[in-house]
Amino acid sequence: MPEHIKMEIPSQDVSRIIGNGHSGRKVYGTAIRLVLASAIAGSVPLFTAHAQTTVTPVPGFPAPTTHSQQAYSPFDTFTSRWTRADARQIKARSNPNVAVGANSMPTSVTMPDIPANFPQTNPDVWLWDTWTLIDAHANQFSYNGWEVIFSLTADPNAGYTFDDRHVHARISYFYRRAGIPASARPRNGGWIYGGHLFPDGASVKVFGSTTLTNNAEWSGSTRLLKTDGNEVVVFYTALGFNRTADGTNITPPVAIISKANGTIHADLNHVWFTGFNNHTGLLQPDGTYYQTGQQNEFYSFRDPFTFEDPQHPGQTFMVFEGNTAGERGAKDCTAADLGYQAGDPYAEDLDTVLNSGATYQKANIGLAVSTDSSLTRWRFLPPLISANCVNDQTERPQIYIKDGKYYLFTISHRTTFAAGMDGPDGVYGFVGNGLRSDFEPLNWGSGLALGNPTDLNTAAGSDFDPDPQQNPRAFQAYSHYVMPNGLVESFIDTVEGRRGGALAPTVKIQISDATTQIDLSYGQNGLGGYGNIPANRYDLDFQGFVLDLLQSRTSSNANISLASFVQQQ
Ligand SMILES: OC[C@H]1O[C@@](CO)(OC[C@@]2(O[C@H]3O[C@H](CO)[C@@H](O)[C@H](O)[C@H]3O)O[C@H](CO)[C@@H](O)[C@@H]2O)[C@@H](O)[C@@H]1O
Repeated sequence: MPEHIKMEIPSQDVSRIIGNGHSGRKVYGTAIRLVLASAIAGSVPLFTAHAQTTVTPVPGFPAPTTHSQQAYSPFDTFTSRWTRADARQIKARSNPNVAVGANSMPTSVTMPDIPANFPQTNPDVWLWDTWTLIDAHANQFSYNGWEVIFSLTADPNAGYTFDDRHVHARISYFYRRAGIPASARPRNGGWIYGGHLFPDGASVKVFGSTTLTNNAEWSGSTRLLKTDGNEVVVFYTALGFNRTADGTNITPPVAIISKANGTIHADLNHVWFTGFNNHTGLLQPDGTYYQTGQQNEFYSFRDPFTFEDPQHPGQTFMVFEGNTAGERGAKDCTAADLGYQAGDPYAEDLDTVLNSGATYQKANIGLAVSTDSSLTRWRFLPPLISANCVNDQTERPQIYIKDGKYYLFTISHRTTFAAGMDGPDGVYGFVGNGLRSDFEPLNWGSGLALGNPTDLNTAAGSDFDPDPQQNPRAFQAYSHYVMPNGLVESFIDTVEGRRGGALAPTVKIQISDATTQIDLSYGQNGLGGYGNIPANRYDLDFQGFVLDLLQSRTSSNANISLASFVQQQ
């Protein structure tokens, strides 16, 4: 059983569990159902196990905020906070005495150096945000013996720059034979480019009759609707750009969380998709919980990730990137957003923070619940986490369940931290006892799970760009996605000035309670294969496929032994 779906219940909690079961034909682990009717309304904790890890403050820095990890009903109004006191633990734990330009971050949360001679995944496309074919519990499925991934892609030969690729992004898919050890793959991971996922002109239909000069497809997730079937649904962000009335300027983008249904097909030689002709807009921000484009032209609203919560069987939830609703820059961060403990000598003064410019950075991680079986209608719920006056972007959020704990991972940038805050580009994580919890930021209460190697001992503000000469890997990788067994994939952005657009080496983190630690015994000094993104569940036809493959001898991979396939199951 993959560790990320294994649900183990500490003995002291067992008496509180009044139902459990298995979902479907395959056993996904002990699905826990907590039914406490009184907890449905109001901010009532569901249970109180696992109090916060004790963190000893670093001299010269504040203590992190106390977060109990308590679970609340997903329908509750409680929103956890990633506070300034929490985020300041990143600098507190970085070494201020190393020379400028050297890596000052703790090794346990630092991605090892990616070599500058990295291979391109495919010379004909830039690829960045990447996700896998998953079921409702984030298991990664192979299909008819193929592993399949989805990436944002752009054309390197179209005349625009690498940094302009976002407004040209299309979702594409790649595939490769399942079950081959990383050591037997080509250096670039061996992913075969399948082309754009959606037919040309299909995703723009989400915008109806609106006149658009440009549209793009931004991140999301792809669900195999039934693990023994071939229907898939893609949740993604449709992005549209309009010209202003005088026809000259492009107005801020309009983002609509959308979906499209299609069908996956495969034979011995390739994988392809049909469908995806009908695209349905699902959600636009409400201005109450989630900031709208009218409230802030630089709003974030994107990156849907859907899942079923074992504690609430039959319900499908979605986490996504949002911003706290309200007018841009409103000076309304509170003492709770700062999160200092009473009398902390290193606490900041609220008025000083409110006047520092930090109020322009107010990310949140949103939650919605589907209200119909076709996953077409959705209702907003209050955000799971806010980062008011801390950071402006909590991107590509995902829920990851391990050992009964709920981990909320999200990616963020150094440049989107608020004034007075600093941290690397990378993946940040929070742990609680349920989908909605008083989430404790991982690793010394900081939230940093895995960041790019960089120095944090130079003066930094929200507009600080580390010097590429001194910090050649500060932007080496981004868009990390945590996979089963703690494997983390990402894409290469810039290494020693060389731009990427390629899959990064996969790394592995050990996740335990409120701590993560990079596994330096994985791969070579912690770096696994480029784009090593394995399935952890093999489809029902897998065995038949292997036998066909071995017997047919038509494939270039026909020399793969059955043992090497079976070993991976
Ligand atoms: O392409 C849009 C999708 O990418 C995401 C996450 O990677 O948003 C990234 C973002 O751009 C920043 O990240 C880039 C690395 O991918 C970096 O090269 C760039 O300098 C950054 O601005 O894209 C938008 C538009 O630029 C920006 O607001 C984000 O931070 C994901 O959230 C999108 O779906």
